[in-house]
Amino acid sequence: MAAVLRKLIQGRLPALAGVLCRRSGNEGHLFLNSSGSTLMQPRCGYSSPTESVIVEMDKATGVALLKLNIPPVNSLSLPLLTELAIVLDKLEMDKHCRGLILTSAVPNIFSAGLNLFDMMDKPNEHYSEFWRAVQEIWIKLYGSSLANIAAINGSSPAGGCLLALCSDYRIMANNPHFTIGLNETRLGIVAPFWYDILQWRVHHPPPCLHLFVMALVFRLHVHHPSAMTKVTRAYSTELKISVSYVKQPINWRSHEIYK
Ligand SMILES: CCCCCCCC/C=C\C/C=C/C(=O)SCCNC(=O)CCNC(=O)[C@H](O)C(C)(C)COP(=O)(O)OP(=O)(O)OC[C@H]1O[C@@H](n2cnc3c(N)ncnc32)[C@H](O)[C@@H]1OP(=O)(O)O
Repeated sequence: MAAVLRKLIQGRLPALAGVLCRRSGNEGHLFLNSSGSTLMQPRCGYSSPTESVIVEMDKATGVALLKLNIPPVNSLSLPLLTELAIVLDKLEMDKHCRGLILTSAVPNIFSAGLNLFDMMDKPNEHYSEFWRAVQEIWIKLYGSSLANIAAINGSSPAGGCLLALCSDYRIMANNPHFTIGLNETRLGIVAPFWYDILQWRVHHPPPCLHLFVMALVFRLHVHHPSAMTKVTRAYSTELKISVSYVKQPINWRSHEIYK
């Protein structure tokens, strides 16, 4: 899985798909569309380019690969946020799903953040609906019971950066052309208060958080189940701490305890 993630963050998504496909015996790819229906794919492949969130479920590992797929820049528009919310709900309810990796199908771009056109020249009702959709994604991702990793395989400014912060863990491609950060402050847009909680979590990870990720890696390593069992048993306390850290309840004051 470590090799798989490495390939993923290098932007070699087809290679990842191939690996997952081999592991799942050429039958593990599950596609969800916005209406929530699922389609089994008989062989390794990608869903239609019109799908704004491509979901590839590896049945062998229970890990869903979610690829944002709205060229040119995966801006977080109301339709994309709505589709993502439906997909996250479906995965949360799927008892076979144990984790998800959020990434992009658009070359060189993870997400350009909130869709600027959803924030101008619209009636007030639209702004309410849009903002509700934004907050819903934060709550669904941050509050997800699934282990989730953001594989940032391209630039990720503003809301794209915040989207990645909603995940339990982030891995970003080491490419000097990929930018990440809160550039929206230059537009006078201020990140909401809960950003502080997310930021704190990233800047002050407990040492065992990396262990948590290692455990994920081992867990996904279906070919070495005994190694996985040994690791998780040996570090069970650390794992519990890590899991409770990344899944801590949303509380404005909760970051205080890590100071
Ligand atoms: C969702 C839950 C978690 C998130 C919670 C967020 C809550 C946060 C609340 C507030 C803070 C956040 C605010 C925002 O996100 S405001 C959006 C700010 N975003 C930006 O400023 C990004 C600007 N874009 C870029 O920097 C670049 O476009 C790029 C680096 C992403 C890509 O560069 P490049 O490949 O060179 O492409 P182009 O610049 O040529 O762009 C192509 C095309 O795309 C349009 N576009 C770019 N960004 C956006 C956008 N955010 N919304 C809509 N459209 C966008 C761009 O205009 C071009 O269009 P074209 O001219 O018609 O081709």
